[in-house]
Amino acid sequence: MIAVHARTRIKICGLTREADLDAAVEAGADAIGFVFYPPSPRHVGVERAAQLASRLPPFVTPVGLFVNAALDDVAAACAAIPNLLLQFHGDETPAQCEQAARPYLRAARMAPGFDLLNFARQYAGLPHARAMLLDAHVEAYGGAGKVFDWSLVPPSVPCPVVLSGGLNAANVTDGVLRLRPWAVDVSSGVEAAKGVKDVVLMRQFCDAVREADARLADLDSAY
Ligand SMILES: O=C(O)c1ccccc1N[C@@H]1O[C@H](COP(=O)(O)O)[C@@H](O)[C@H]1O
Repeated sequence: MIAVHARTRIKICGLTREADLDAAVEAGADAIGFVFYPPSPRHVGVERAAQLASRLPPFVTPVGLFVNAALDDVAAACAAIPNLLLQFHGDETPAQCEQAARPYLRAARMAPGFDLLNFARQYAGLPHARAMLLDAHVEAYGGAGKVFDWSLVPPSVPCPVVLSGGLNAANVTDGVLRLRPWAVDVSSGVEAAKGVKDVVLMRQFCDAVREADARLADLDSAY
């Protein structure tokens, strides 16, 4: 039996300001990302992220993004934000991702020749791996607003997929219809400036995801 499509989860990443966080939640975000990567223009310190995360209502998940961070830094963020979901976006090995003993999303940097299935296989069965987050391969590791070639995604990936990389209100409906990811993740596409979110763009983005969900539910229930 084919399950009827329910809804695609939405993560909005790179929040640095209270008003943006409140607006993201109001727009319909299921998860809010804090960038703990100092070179990023969206970087926030642990104390600041904890202040912001304390505003989140129940059932909205704070996510901590790390790029090749020391275990102590990851542990400090986990201690300050107890329900933090981790996102490893650098060159971490599976063993390093497991070290914090907390659930995590693993970023896969998509480019021609990258073997996603082989990469995902290294995380299969690991106790804390929760999803593959597919992003475009860029020098800066991420947050560059670059779309990757979605045809690089194999027809079935054996774990939940989070689609990211250059998403915005104009292309996310297509992405959801094509790849049926568990969730989508956006940063640049809903920004007025780096680290400053735009309320209207966040609303339009979430509405575009809901539009895709409605179309998938129609398709599925037609069978
Ligand atoms: O947001 C950043 O500054 C960032 C820095 C380093 C690694 C990842 C980063 N963000 C993540 O990148 C993807 C794609 O973002 P965008 O929508 O293309 O801007 C997303 O998963 C962010 O969480």
